[in-house]
Amino acid sequence: MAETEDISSSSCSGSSSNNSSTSGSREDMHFFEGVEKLLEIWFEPNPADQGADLRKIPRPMWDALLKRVRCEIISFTRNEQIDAYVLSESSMFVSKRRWILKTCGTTTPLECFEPLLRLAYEIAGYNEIEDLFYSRKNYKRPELQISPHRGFEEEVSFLDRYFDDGRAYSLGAINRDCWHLYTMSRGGGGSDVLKRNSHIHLLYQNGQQELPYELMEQPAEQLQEAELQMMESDMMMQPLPDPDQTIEILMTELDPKVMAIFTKEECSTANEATEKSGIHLLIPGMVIDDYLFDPCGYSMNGISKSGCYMTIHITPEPQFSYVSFESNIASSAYAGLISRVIRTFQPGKFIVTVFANQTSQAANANREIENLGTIDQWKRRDIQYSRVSGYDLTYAQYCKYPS
Ligand SMILES: C[S@+](CC[C@H](N)C(=O)[O-])C[C@H]1O[C@@H](n2cnc3c(N)ncnc32)[C@H](O)[C@@H]1O
Repeated sequence: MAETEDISSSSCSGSSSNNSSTSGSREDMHFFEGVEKLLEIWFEPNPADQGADLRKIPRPMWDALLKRVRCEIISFTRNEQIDAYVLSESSMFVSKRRWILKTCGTTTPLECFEPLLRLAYEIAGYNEIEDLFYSRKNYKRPELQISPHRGFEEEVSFLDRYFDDGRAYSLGAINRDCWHLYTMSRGGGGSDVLKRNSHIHLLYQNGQQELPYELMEQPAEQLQEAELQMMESDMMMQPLPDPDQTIEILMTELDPKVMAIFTKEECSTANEATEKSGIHLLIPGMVIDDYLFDPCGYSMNGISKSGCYMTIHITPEPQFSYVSFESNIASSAYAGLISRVIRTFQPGKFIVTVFANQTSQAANANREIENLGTIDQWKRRDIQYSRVSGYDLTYAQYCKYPS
């Protein structure tokens, strides 16, 4: 599958003079790829090590790891539940067994996958990945990306080297705005890290004499059937998952007047930009760590005592403006939050994705979004619903009318 460029060009005009180290350039134009690559990994609780915790990994090791990704830590905040890092290109969140890395520009987050597994094993005390999600919107300028991120196919091949049952999906219109996802889940009958520990996989590796009786000497179809039954009964024996949900709103073609707030010309501090824009009102009760780049650009992490996070990243340059909003806040009705976010930033277009597992308060988000055909002046153009890795996933794309 070829990576598609965003062929719908921005109608905004303006100029910019930023010289960030990660910006690519056509000879005539400064460019920054705001679209992030989002990697979320859940490690399986280790029965032999109840004290396993990703937050045991010391700061210098995160610094070294992020060097491979081509970004660095610029601010840090924490509470009892979660460590939140603002990066030169977006954010990293570390909790006991969940690790989230969100990076934009020409960063290479998949390059740190193996070193992360080593740190998780050697320092944090984890042996297995339980769930992995790698996702991103289509890049605006894919030709500027660096291997292994030059296209979704390359990213999938990279991850497939580690998992024998990873699954890749593209949602939305693949010649316009779309969203790519690679996922792997043990609970979904998937494989384990480095293809080593999969129950079924091991059975085959060890030779047929070691297959359990019910799998021996059966025609292929029956074998598959027996295999499926084993996987299903494995799944039924698993306890219910902890509630989990993630909402992302990825916005393009933003109102230049709003974007001007996120420049040093209009605001002298990050806090001023946070308050002037109304970002601090989007989800109440968050402790905010914000950063305003020079001459423009903005990143913030918010964390709450319950372990909830929100993160917003803004590329305000009018020719390629981009804003992302993400949170794991639980809600049985996201319409209010989505409206607040889009009223705050005034995008010409946006996509929204909601992941929710069966125990989440947001388990019915798909139905709610199905009923959100119009939000103020934004009309839905696409909606897709899927079930992946034990999560319900809803993807929807909206455009502002009149455009
Ligand atoms: C890191 S921020 C937020 C990126 C985020 N992924 C988004 O949603 O757009 C990127 C914005 O900051 C600007 N910027 C200024 N200095 C930068 C630096 N040293 N590194 C990265 N971006 C910088 C970029 O031009 C861009 O407008």
